Amino acid sequence: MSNEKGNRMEEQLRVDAVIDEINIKEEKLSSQITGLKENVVELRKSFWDDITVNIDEPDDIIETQESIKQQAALLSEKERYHGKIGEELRTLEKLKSSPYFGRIDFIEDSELEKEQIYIGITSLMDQGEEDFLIYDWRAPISSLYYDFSPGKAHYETSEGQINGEIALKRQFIISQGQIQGMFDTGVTIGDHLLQQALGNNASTTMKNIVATIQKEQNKIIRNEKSNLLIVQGVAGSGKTSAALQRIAYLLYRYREELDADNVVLFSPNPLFSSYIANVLPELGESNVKQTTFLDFLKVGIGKKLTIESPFEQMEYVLAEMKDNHDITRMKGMDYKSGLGFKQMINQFISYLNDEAIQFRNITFRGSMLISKKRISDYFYSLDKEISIPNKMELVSKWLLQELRQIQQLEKDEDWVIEEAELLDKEDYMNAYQQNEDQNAEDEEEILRRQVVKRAFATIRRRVKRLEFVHILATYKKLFAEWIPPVAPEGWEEISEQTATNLSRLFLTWEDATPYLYFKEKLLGNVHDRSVRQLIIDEAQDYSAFQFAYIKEVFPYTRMTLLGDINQAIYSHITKENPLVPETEKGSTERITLTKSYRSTKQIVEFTKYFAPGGTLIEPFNRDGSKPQLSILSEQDDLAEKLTTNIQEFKEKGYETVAVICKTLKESEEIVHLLQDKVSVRKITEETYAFEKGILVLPVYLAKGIEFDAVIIPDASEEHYGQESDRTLFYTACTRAMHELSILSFNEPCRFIKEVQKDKYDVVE
Ligand SMILES: Nc1ncnc2c1ncn2[C@@H]1O[C@H](COP(=O)(O)OP(=O)(O)OP(=O)(O)O)[C@@H](O)[C@H]1O
Repeated sequence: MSNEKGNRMEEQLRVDAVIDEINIKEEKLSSQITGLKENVVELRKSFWDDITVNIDEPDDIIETQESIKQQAALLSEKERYHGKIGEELRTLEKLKSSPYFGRIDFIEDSELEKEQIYIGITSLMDQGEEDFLIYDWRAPISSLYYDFSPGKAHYETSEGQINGEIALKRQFIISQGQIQGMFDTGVTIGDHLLQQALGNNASTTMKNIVATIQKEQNKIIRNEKSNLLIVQGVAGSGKTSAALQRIAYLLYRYREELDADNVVLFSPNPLFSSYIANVLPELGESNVKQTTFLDFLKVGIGKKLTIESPFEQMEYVLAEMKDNHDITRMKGMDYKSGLGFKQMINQFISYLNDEAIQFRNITFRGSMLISKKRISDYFYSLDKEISIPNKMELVSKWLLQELRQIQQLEKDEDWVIEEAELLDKEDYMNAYQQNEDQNAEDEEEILRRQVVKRAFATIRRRVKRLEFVHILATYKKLFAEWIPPVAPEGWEEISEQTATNLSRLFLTWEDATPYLYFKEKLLGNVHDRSVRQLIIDEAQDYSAFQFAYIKEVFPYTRMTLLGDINQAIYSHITKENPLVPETEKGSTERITLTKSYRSTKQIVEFTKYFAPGGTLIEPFNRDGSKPQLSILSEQDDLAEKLTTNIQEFKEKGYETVAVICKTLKESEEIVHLLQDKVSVRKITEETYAFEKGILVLPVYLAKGIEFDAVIIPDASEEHYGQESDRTLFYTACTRAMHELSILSFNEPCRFIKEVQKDKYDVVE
């Protein structure tokens, strides 16, 4: 028997032995869970049996409450334990199919024995709880697997660095308990496995990459030191993958103190959120809180104002670049995305500390209770040294007191007497009871007080929410009466336009963050203080203002920013983006990824010619066909060409084919053109789930996602004729994993002309 065969048999025996252990463990847990389930059901049924309800005396009430609390705590503890075992069982089920993917033999310096370390998605101990049969990929020792080839190696532990030598590094493909492939690897984690992983069809949900994490990606995943970690990675370099495995790593590494609830992920669009939703559960972790920045802002701004989405802004900008008639909006967009505008708002706020904050009258049943003038006088009588939000709190307290006095007087009004008569039986009973207890007032009086209290409840609630401050009217003054000490060119027009939008209760995307920033400077912010880790994907799409705001909102939160300046499609607002090295300040770590894994070598070699930043881009060595450029003439039928193209891709076995357009308008036209010929799915801002098939979408909604084949339906100079279209065109082309087909009516765009001719095939 050859050595290789012998090794494989030996390894299979070990896999079998580990699966036996898993079975035993599974049985034990299953019997525990059955017992526990019965227990929980029983406890739920008999919940009230063990509680003595006695509400005769105040002491008895307290005792009853305590007893209910204890019983509920017991139940929820059991339920939690039940859930935990359920999760463990699910993980064991996964392990049974593929217990591990890697092995290293490590000899620690000063030790004689070689240790065999098998690495999988989670750890498993033998029955005696003495030895690890499988090490979690996130354990300190597992980093050897990702960082070193056979030879001298080391890893970090809490006790310091451990040095030694790797004698063997082996990879496995195991499925349904059988070794399908096994490779001893050298420098990088095998091409074999990566080739296999990347050569498959695109899936509608992202997969985890734990078996093939590359050394430079591992640096991102295991980074613990930096408060701000910035990752600049070329298209398809695994930024999103690294971000998700990093979350899994952090949840493991800090499991005592970090919970999935303490981690927030800002993603570029709802489709992307569903695309990545499976990775963490696949790794046995709960999903973290995910939101788009737009949704995050909506919560703070409230429903009264309509907020333009970044996508709507994008559509506007693209149309604008063609017609070029609204220079004011473009100038405003540019100015409001920078830190200069933030400074202007700060100056305006200092001014507001002396005068001009707008308040609302507090009225009730059509008559004035407290005038805005009185509120303003009270506010401006307070010490200037106290911060504005603190003063607002003081005003709120004062108003509540005033309201209490008004309530007292209100109870003798006619309407109260009338409404008191209409109260229901229960209210009468309560009033009677209170009267008995207090023996002070008559029932009538109590009922009237109750009527007034209820009627005032809404006002009190609104006062507590500081709704007496008219934020919008105050913000409008920034663009109307107030004269800023320093203003950009064209400020007068910008102000006028902004004021008009605000009067229509409309916030453009460039105004949304500044408005919320302003609001919180006046009222204080109530953001979730428990967020310990914030991950921002596609960070190149955030403006300097937006990023500065995020940093203020989460002052103690560690952040990971991942992005690609080459894909900065919002370049009209993102010039001072945090991914650009010059804007970086403070203690920040920066990691650059230059290798692209998504697309075939041929596609990367093509797209790298027009990559906007001129960054170094290395393709992963996976072969495919060259991109295809079809030049169409006016006589050609676009619908027919597209259908043939789609058909060809389908015949090749590709399941996700994306027709990527520049704008939503273009994608609507394409859908219209194709709908009678092939079944297509139009993707919009509101699409929340990603399914296989023929998808038609604008490029900004394709961000972060990948498809087997991509078709660009119109890459003509007429359509992509501006330098500012470069990032859009690059982003669209780099979504392709296996095939890229570009159609152009007549002259192709300038970006294609930059590519060396032998890097693509031309079909006339
Ligand atoms: N180490 C790896 N092992 C296996 N697959 C990988 C690895 N790194 C990246 N990939 C694959 O490459 C593709 C691109 O990864 P990902 O989407 O994370 O890149 P990205 O840098 O976020 O891309 P983009 O910025 O273009 O959206 C995915 O299919 C991912 O699974």
